[in-house]
Amino acid sequence: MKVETRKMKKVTLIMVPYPALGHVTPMFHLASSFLQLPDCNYTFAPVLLLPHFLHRQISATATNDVDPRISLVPVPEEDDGEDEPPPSPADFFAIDKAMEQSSSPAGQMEAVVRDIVACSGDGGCDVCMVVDLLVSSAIGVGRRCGLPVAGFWAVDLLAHQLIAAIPQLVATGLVHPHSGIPIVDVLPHDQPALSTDDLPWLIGSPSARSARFKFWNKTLQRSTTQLQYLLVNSFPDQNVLHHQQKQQQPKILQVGPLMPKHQVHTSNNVTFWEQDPACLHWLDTQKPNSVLYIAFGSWVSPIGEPKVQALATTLEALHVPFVWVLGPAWRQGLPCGYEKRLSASQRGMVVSWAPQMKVLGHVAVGCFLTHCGWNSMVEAVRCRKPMLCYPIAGDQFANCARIVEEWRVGVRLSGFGRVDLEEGMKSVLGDGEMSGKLERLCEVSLGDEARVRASDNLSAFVDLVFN
Ligand SMILES: O=c1ccn([C@@H]2O[C@H](COP(=O)(O)OP(=O)(O)O[C@H]3O[C@H](CO)[C@@H](O)[C@H](O)[C@H]3O)[C@@H](O)[C@H]2O)c(=O)[nH]1
Repeated sequence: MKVETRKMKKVTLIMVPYPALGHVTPMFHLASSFLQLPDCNYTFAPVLLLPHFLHRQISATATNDVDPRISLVPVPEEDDGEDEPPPSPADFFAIDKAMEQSSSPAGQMEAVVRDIVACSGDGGCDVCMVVDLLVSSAIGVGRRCGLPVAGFWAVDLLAHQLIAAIPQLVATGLVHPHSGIPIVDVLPHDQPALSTDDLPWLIGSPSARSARFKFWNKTLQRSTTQLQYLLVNSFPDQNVLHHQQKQQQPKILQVGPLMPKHQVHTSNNVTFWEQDPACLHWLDTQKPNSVLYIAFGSWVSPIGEPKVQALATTLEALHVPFVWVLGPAWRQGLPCGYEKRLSASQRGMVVSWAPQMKVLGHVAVGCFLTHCGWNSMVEAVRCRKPMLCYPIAGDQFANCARIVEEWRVGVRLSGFGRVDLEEGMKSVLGDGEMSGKLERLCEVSLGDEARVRASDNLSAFVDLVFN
């Protein structure tokens, strides 16, 4: 009998995530999805390009458990060679500036990409770049190196729709053409209903808002003129087709929600900071469904001392068992002696950084007070935990609308007073239907059928690019 051997073609995938945890995580998951494509004629070698400061940080974090098939390659910083490494860029605009510099023709990224291409060429490999849209300047690096480049949208398609609608919002007079400031209150979007306050560039002072609006205009311009394909980390959504007809370029391929099938029990998640496992032991001592888990992600600015103080006081007054992720910059709002009292009463835990997936997957956790970052909400759905939503910035308002109005698996809090929290917890824990909705949502979005659909879309992308 003749045994047919399939000739596998090698593909190096140069992936450029935006250097923030909420973006690096889904890029890792995307790399894993490529590695797991079934019946594929290609073997993939994903290479994640990380600014040096981030590469250093990830390498130094002991709890990281990176798939050895995924390489992490540092891109040197402009000032490398000095004795002291330059400080990490501190905010959105500083990161944007650093990434623009790094991927400009005079920057360091192009040399790194050319090196990888040269090494791959020796092995007869194809090379393709996948670039997070928030680092749209890196598209130019790929083009200058003659590589096919695809975009990656790390969050919900809905947030992309809001950005892609900018020209239309301006043309119809709904937002100011230069600042992006809304001129009306309601957006022509009904599923879910959104207000102009939900627009993702409305963060911070008026000048920060118009700078972000400018950032999105630049991103949109590059993506519509330079990209053929955009891989989107979204839930299955009927709106895609409708959206697709209106916006031909780039072609949208939905490949999410990206999350390994067995993530709850493995630590296959990359983290930038050491996770504190003590909260898991404490959770083991708590009753099922009794604990409130509170975390506001990795990237939003502190909500301010009065709000931290209000939440801390309410939690103490309500005697709710809780795990609260609170970094050093947020702790200043804690009332005097709070942590000491907490440790004496054993009623809750404040930790600097938690193993979030394991916490959410714990049977003692009843609900999740979240800022509605995209990764956090996908993880909550994966662990079937209802949400108390407190969106703070960017896409979080649109994400919150999805959770509260469309999926109905959470409620929005307007503050952290006693009534807000008591009513909120009663609504999500006392709603007999919410657990059924979460179960269905999890099955529809992360079950086998959804995974097959996402993987088919990824295969279609591979065929379009390499055949
Ligand atoms: O103690 C913690 C707290 C969080 N996490 C993880 O950190 C990630 C947080 O991601 P996300 O929920 O998306 O929040 P941010 O880090 O704030 O993400 C930014 O990036 C996201 C993706 O673009 C956006 O949706 C958010 O609005 C934006 O704030 C998740 O994977 C969590 O599991 C931990 O592991 N331990």
